Amino acid sequence: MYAFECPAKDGRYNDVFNQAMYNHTTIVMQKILEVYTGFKEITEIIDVGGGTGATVAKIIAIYPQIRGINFDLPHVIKNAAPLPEFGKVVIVESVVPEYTNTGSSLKLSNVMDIDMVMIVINPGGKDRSLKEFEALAKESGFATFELICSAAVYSVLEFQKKV
Ligand SMILES: C[S@@+](CC[C@H](N)C(=O)[O-])C[C@H]1O[C@@H](n2cnc3c(N)ncnc32)[C@H](O)[C@@H]1O
Repeated sequence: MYAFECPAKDGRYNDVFNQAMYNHTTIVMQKILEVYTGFKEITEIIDVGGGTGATVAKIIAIYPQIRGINFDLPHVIKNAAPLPEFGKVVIVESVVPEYTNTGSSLKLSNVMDIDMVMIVINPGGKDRSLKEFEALAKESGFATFELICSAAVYSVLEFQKKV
């Protein structure tokens, strides 16, 4: 079973999992926002896999010009805002599905840490190198891809549709 389907079947687990994600993300985002300034010029964000909204909340607390939209599965988001029609920045956290099986190189330890968790808890989980993330970006129609900075065990990767 896909790991993120489990909370949908057990309300208590859903509550514990979502709270754990919220707490973890609150700590990590605090660190990321100390070093990453890429939200300065942004007016709208969509957080895909945003859980109960910790990431959006931390960002708009610092950048109040941003209209934040939190997107997740129904059992997580059932009491949240309606789905977005469009957005300028999409944050994807630990939910990128596996669909290729290319070789790996240029591994970043912080990307690997997160990937290792995803490999363990998800059938088809995959360790991705920076080059594979870049290929994923290009195949998905993004014009640019860049590793901006790292904080805690996370990296900020920017994907842009237009230069
Ligand atoms: C590792 S958790 C991160 C939670 C969130 N970032 C937070 O801070 O609370 C991954 C999240 O992705 C969501 N997710 C997984 N697959 C998804 C999908 N296909 N569409 C939307 N959300 C998804 C899960 O429900 C879960 O809330």
